[in-house]
Amino acid sequence: MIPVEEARRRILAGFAPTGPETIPVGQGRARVLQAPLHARRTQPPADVSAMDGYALRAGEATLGAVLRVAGESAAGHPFAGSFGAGEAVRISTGAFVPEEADAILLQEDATREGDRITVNEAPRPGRWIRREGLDFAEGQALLEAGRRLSARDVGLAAACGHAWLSVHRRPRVAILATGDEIALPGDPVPPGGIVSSNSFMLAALLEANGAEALVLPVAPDDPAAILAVAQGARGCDLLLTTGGASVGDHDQTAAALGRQGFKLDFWKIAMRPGKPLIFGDWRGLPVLGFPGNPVSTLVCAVVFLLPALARLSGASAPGLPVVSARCTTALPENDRRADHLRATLHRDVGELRVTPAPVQDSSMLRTLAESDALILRAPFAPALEAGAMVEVVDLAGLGV
Ligand SMILES: Nc1nc2c(c(=O)[nH]1)N[C@H]1C(S)=C(S)[C@@H](COP(=O)(O)OP(=O)(O)OC[C@H]3O[C@@H](n4cnc5c(N)ncnc54)[C@H](O)[C@@H]3O)O[C@H]1N2
Ligand code: MOO
Repeated sequence: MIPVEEARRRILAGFAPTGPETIPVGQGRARVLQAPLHARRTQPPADVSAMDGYALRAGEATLGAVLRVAGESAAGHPFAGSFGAGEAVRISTGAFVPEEADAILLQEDATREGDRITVNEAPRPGRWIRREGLDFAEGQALLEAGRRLSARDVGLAAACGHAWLSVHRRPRVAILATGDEIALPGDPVPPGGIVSSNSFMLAALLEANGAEALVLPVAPDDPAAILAVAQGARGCDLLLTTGGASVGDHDQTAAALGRQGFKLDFWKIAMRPGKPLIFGDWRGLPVLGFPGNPVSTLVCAVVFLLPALARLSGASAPGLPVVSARCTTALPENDRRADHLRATLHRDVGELRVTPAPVQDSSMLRTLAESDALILRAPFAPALEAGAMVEVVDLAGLGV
């Protein structure tokens, strides 16, 4: 059994970012930038008004002063002429400030009669003017390569003149569930059988993390059948298998792929759940073989698949979001496997508290669905009394 950290390192070493593709900016959310994004324009492109009112010279706009309105500057329609002493220009929000003006008088602070305005509150020089380039200037680097774009980033990319974005291609991941007992939801379940929750839990996790999931047909416990179905993963960036990872007579995923050049990197990690995880290379296609137990699959996906996906996606800084929380129950001493206890998080008087589920069996999907955290227990961690601080992975924050 190898330690979790070593397994993660070896898995990450097996992946490189996908190549670039060009997409319309409107489809950019959650995609990962392949190259830094530079501003193609300056915003605002000139000094503009932040308010509706009158552009004028602050020096002339003393309390009670009367100015003549010499014209108008509207958004998209700048004032074409020039204005002289004792004059002002009607201006709208976002419109260019005429050269002669150095302040905006708010419409609410003026009384207008015909083409005259009376100043009811003297503006300071520079008041309500957004300077040219306040937001960004042409050529500035605004978003770094490797950034997963938020809706706000998409807005910025569009604002700075990009109709198209160069992003990493979404990773394509095939999912192969194995086992004579496995049926797809809705299909007849064989005697003693079980429905493949793993395929759909993994597909959902992949979709939530920017990847495309391809759910392959279920393969029975037969090497030739496993091989045949696995061919469907060709062209993908990763093959995930579930089941058949352990030591039973029918656990034959690695052996089946081995008939066609599967090279095992490692098998078995000092973790619970998820011990019999397989990692290797099947003729250029990385393979992660998850244990059949659904909770084992989910925990392996959080600990290993998410970082691998980040690497594949070209995203920067893969890593588990770990927070500290106060554990409401006592915890026993841990053995040599790093443990991941399913637990619920809650806030109590501003403090994060976590409560482990009373039964930690790796087949229990209901407990898993009700849990929103994993308590991390290092190998040989000492027993803890109730109220001790523990490290916790926030599952809801990971979109899983
Ligand atoms: N003698 C030993 N037995 C086992 C060991 C061991 O070290 N020595 N390891 C145990 C651990 S830990 C795990 S985890 C499991 C994993 O075994 P496999 O990966 O070989 O999984 P299966 O035997 O195929 O299935 C286990 C369990 O999960 C159900 N399953 C399988 N696929 C799915 C699916 N797609 N969706 C939902 N549920 C699935 C399957 O029906 C079994 O109930 O091995 C222990 N045994
Ligand atoms: O490692 Mo198994 O995943 O303990 O149930």
